[in-house]
Amino acid sequence: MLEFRRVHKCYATPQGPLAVLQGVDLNLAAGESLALMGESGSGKSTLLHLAAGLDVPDRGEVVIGGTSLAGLHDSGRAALRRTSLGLVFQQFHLVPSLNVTDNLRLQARLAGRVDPVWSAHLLARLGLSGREHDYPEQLSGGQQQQLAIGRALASRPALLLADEPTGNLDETTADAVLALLLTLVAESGSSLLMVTHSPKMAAPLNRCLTLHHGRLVPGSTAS
Ligand SMILES: Nc1ncnc2c1ncn2[C@@H]1O[C@H](COP(=O)(O)OP(=O)(O)OP(=O)(O)O)[C@@H](O)[C@H]1O
Repeated sequence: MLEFRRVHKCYATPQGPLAVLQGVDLNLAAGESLALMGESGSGKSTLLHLAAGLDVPDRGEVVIGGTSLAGLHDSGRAALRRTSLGLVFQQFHLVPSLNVTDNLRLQARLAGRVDPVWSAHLLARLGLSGREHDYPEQLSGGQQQQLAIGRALASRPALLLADEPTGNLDETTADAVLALLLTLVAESGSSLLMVTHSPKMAAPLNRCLTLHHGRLVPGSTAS
């Protein structure tokens, strides 16, 4: 579903070039869930941005569902993002002027895949049935993140990319939101790549890899 082939990424900084990814290989199968860990500054967000086609590698190749991003221009990568990817961030990024229903359906509309039955199912799973006309500011932090997760999965994307999705939530809420995320990812049939600092959050996923010195190593700690 998602492949990185010998991916390198270097940033120009005032102190000189900073080699963040130095030959990353990754293979995420359809329906698989993978936790990505690593120290602060190890390159996790960089890797996620490359997977989302928001940035391009200096060398190597990123392939999503058999399509190499290298062969696509910005507009092609944006189209692939709309149709094949869901994105969830630490900040919820809901649209404040849209109600629950319209936020939930936003992504699916952009992907051209509105499915009222699936949307209603999501709404019920999120515990937001009956609150369709509420606005994000009327929801708790946990509910807002659940809505953001529902929105990302409303088009049943092949791949969900999540960057610290529970990072802004207290521990009890984080546990509940992660459980819901994993249930919905399974129901949606999506693959999941999730960045987390927490071994506890990583544990329920199928696999865990850690970025260390620009490469991926197995497990939740790099030694
Ligand atoms: N656009 C950029 N230009 C220059 N340096 C950058 C840029 N983006 C990221 N970096 C640097 O690259 C390194 C990796 O950053 P990245 O955000 O990918 O790490 P991270 O593992 O996600 O960190 P954190 O856990 O703190 O979010 C850091 O040293 C960061 O300062």
